[in-house]
Amino acid sequence: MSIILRSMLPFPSSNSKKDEDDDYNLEYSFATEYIGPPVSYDIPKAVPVDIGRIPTASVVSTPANSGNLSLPVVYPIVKRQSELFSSEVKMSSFHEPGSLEKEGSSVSLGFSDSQENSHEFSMSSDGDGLDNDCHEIEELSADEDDQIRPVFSDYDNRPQIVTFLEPESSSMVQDESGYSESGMMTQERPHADPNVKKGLCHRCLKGNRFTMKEFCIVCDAKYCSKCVLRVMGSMPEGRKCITCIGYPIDESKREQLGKCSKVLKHLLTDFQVKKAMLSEKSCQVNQAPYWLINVNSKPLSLEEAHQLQTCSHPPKILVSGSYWYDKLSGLWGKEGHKPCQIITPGLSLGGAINENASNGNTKVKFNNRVITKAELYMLKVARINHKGSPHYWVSHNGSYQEEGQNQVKGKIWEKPGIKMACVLFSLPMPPKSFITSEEEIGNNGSQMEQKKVDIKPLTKILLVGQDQSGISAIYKQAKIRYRVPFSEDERQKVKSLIQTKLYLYISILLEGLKRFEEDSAGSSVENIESNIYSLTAKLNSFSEWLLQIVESGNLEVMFPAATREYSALLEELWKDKAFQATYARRDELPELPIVADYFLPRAVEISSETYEPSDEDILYADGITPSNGLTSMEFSVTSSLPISFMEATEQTDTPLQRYQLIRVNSSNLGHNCKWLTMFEDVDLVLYCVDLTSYSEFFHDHSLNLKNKMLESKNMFENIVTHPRFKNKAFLLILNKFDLLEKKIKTTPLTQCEWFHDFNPFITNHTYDNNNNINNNNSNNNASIAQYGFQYIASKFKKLFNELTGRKLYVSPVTGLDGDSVDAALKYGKEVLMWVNEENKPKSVPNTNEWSSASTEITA
Ligand SMILES: Nc1nc2c(ncn2[C@@H]2O[C@H](COP(=O)(O)OP(=O)(O)OP(=O)(O)O)[C@@H](O)[C@H]2O)c(=O)[nH]1
Ligand SMILES: [Mg+2]
Repeated sequence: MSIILRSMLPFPSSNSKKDEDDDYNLEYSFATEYIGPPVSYDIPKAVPVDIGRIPTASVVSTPANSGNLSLPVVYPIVKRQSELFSSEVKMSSFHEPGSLEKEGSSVSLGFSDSQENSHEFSMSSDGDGLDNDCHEIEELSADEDDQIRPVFSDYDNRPQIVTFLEPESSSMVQDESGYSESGMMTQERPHADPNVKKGLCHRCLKGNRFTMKEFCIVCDAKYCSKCVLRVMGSMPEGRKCITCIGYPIDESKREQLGKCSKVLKHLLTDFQVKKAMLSEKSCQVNQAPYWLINVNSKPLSLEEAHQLQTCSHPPKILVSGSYWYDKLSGLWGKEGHKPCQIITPGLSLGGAINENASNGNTKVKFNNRVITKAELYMLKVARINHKGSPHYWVSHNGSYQEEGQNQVKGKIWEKPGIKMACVLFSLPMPPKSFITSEEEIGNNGSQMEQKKVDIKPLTKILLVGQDQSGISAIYKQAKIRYRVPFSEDERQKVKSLIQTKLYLYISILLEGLKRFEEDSAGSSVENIESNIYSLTAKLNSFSEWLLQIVESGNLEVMFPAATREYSALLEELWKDKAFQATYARRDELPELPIVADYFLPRAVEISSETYEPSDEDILYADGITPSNGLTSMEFSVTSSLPISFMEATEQTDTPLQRYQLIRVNSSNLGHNCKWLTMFEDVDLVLYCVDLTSYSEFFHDHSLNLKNKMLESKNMFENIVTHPRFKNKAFLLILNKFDLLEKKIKTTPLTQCEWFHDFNPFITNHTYDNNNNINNNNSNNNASIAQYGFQYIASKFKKLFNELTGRKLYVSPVTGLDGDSVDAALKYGKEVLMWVNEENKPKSVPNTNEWSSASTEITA
């Protein structure tokens, strides 16, 4: 059983006349029209609204007019706020039948302004009365239902993950030929109605061929300026009819991704255009089918495709086909053609470059590739010797040297006339940052070292843990520490994340405010108007509306897209006395995460359109992308790890080692970590556990209360016993040590049943009847946290030993502290060495504080 959903949200109001539609202020008329099936998103969309017309929202459950209609994918998910912190719960919630309302009922979510106009969009099983303000649901056959099982990875404003679909799932991106990886899906992308006469708008059927139109990048339907926003809604995947969301694009339009027509520029603000175009280019479903992209004759894996698209200088155009990639210089081109771009060098993709990759016949070679005529002309202009069939080793900054000669001859890109030559022969120039980079080549002919970097296999490190364990913090810390810059795309994503979370924190405070207001009204004889927790009517409406958005699970649909609309209001709220009084009592709101304290004081700045997150903001942000998908980065000791590290771990004549750190959230691994096989080639697993999770609980899908530490233990067991991970090197990272130091004072480890026998025999610490520690000597807090750490570590070590017969290495970490993360990664490298030598090293080098603390623990 499944549904068709039609909606026009939420403007114009149900009271407005039909013929007023087109006069409606288009800036806010992100109306959506959604007819029919297989899209991954299913909750009603909220829209930015005019600040002058503060909406109130309500979720109304009404009895269905016709029963027997199951709505497994359309209900707004009502969640506890604490669950909103868990994207794992969030993502699965969309699919859990258990989280849905009963059959045969309907839900509507609407706004009303000034009591006069009510803007309501509803979902009901009643198909009657379809108008611009409501969704209509129709029934489809059971067969169709199978086709529309939702894919929840591809909707930009909603939680996304790297999609690891069930083999039986039919919803999977498909290429134009109908082929799909693993034969996982058989859906066709929609096509525009061929019967619509050329020149007409596909919605209103008006206009002629001179009417300016915008097209859908999936079905190629064309829409006039009056219809385009109504059909495309808030464009979470760029210019797609709502019905085409979730589908791969028409490949012939790939080059037009991110380049919109004047129509949209006229209708939307610059900010909105930028956002829609960014989504269009970056959302996952619009990416070229990676398995159809060959680099140096090898098809890309998911991981490689991700790496390629998220590196600092990715290919501008990436469509399915064959490419060559010179890892040393970063030169990139289509198979059989001259180079078209210089991308980030050193990415570990594809095989070794082919001599004939660019089909050159000049006898001159760059990094093993015979260059093309155009490049030869470029050499001539640059007065670089091209006679005698030289073979040059060229680095990304243009330093070149002849094979067999340990002497850098100069830098190609700094030669006089080179720019003109490149323009003339349509050859790429490297980004400025490459030219000025002094990283590898230069002084002592270390070109060969660069070659070694390229040749030495990549050491892959998998960083994995339950949500909130801190894997993102560690990943980001490593980026900062090893000077791998955040790309513009990453910054934008984290900015979205921070702004969205800000509204979540605000909503938690508003909920607290309501409670304080009630308490205050109850305990006082004064009337409610003099209650210090009372907001003005306007702010109150905003508060009600925001709380509803959060409760219905639509926060990420609404924000950060709507941040601009509400920033003025947020500023007003922030300055409001009642709100400030609540903020002063934030310690009484346990739902408010600790990190909120970092962001809330700058609420006004963060909510503004011009806000740009600093590296520190990025580090503190909860997560790294709104999608919570897989992220990876590469670094090599050449430019990253401190010299002391190199001295401690590298023989001077050992080739330099490159590392890839892959961060994967538990929810990306699927039930029982079944997608772990995707990472079977990793060398080291860093399993991250939140040390403070021992006293934290959550409701699982069956609403059972579960302890987070035990959940982490379960996942650990799944990973270490996975057949393909049997002999892997493991390092357990016990994170948030700083928070443990504070928490253990008041909350004993015994709150977790696994730690029932924790008994810190430190004489001046005893637990009282309420299980609180009687702390007679505050100087010992650190040591009791140490003891707690050692105890937890030994529990995991024992477990690991029982399960695998091997020894587990453990390191305490404070994710927000760079030195601590650095030390843990160093230790990881040592672990790798020992495990590679033999599974149980006889003696353990004691190179740093953390590792010595760790290795002393006995199982
Ligand atoms: N005080 C403190 N906070 C931490 C530490 N590590 C992480 N955090 C915070 O804990 C929260 C969750 O951390 P994340 O890095 O997002 O953890 P995660 O949920 O495992 O990562 P994702 O799965 O990518 O979301 C963030 O607000 C971090 O700032 C730590 O060692 N100390
Ligand atoms: Mg998280």
